[in-house]
Amino acid sequence: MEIQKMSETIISVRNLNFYYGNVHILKNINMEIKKNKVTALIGPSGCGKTTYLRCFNRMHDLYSANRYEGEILFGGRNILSKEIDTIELRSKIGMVFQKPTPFPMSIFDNVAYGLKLKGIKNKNELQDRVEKALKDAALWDEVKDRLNSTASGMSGGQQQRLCIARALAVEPEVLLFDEPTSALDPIATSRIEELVHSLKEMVTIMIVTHNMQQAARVSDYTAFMYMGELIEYDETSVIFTNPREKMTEDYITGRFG
Ligand SMILES: Nc1ncnc2c1ncn2[C@@H]1O[C@H](COP(=O)(O)OP(=O)(O)OP(=O)(O)O)[C@@H](O)[C@H]1O
Repeated sequence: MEIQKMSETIISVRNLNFYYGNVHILKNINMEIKKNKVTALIGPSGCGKTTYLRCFNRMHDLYSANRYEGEILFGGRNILSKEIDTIELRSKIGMVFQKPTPFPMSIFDNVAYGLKLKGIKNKNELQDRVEKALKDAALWDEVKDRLNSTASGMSGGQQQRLCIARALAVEPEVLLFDEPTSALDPIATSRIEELVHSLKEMVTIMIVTHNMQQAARVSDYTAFMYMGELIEYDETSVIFTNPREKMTEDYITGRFG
């Protein structure tokens, strides 16, 4: 798993294991996530991609039977440690889900939500930060005249970009995308892909995708997982043209299983 040392590491995963109750799902994963790059997680259904992604902002904490072992080092701390404030962690490592999940409130309030939670009350500051997040999410021009309309009236693609704006508003360092385009049509999908590409100047991105072409188009690095193990991790161009492991090649070329 030696990956180019040229780019700076933002997160180091060390001997990560994860269990749903007694079921051992993630098996001894070691990985260096590179800063301001897009890393794609690929692998057959059930291999643990979503489970892995959810470790990075402690989404599994919602169920007490779930258990992590090992370390995920970020900003000099192990984010799996009990002392970590998960609310603060989730503002630094945000998440965008498979299906758009706008809150039942106005477009403006959706984006302002996390900012208000952080204690920002000043109207002008809220206004500025909501506008910036909507611009960063390539949505501003479409919604600037209807910020007080309800978010449920937007198209699926717009709703997903709104969720991205909501995540961006609190200025995260990392964004986790779990199959963000699986519920979208091809046009909305390509807008999200362009957005992911442009956002990496601002944030580090990890993206789970089933779509091989999407992984090849949007990512700098690709990790191939199988049955909870990290089989191969390298630059996307290497994974797709010259993988070291036969299993990776079989998966990429569609010969798997
Ligand atoms: N809450 C849960 N409790 C117990 N087992 C779970 C839970 N969620 C997922 N699993 C199991 O963990 C394994 C990994 O699932 P996960 O959803 O992480 O895989 P995935 O690679 O993201 O799959 P897909 O591509 O189909 O979304 C699967 O065997 C799944 O059945």
